[in-house]
Amino acid sequence: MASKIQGLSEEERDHLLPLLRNAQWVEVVGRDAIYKEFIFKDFNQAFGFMSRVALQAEKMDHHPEWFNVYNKVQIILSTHDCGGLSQRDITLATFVDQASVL
Ligand SMILES: C[C@H](O)[C@H](O)[C@H]1CNC2=NC(N)=NC(=O)C2=N1
Repeated sequence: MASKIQGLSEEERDHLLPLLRNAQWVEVVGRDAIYKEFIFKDFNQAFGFMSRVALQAEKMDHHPEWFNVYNKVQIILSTHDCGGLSQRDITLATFVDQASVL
């Protein structure tokens, strides 16, 4: 049994949330989670991106909530095991942003 995941502290939020906002992540209303929409040239580009994220998510054992139609991918990140944002969401968000520009 893995040890319980810690949510972000107030200090971590004060530091990290502005950085995420600068990268076009927004806070979900009514829920401790972050959201971002990605638009690609076509489905092939979108699915390539999703494949890269999927492999990383499995490695991290941390999985996005996401929705895809054609060239659009909408992603919500939150940590179910702590009921809100944790460092894992920040790490995955950073990976997702990098994977979106490959
Ligand atoms: C059992 C398994 O390790 C857990 O359920 C993992 C899987 N992926 C997960 N993904 C996300 N986003 N949050 C979690 O708390 C989480 N927990």
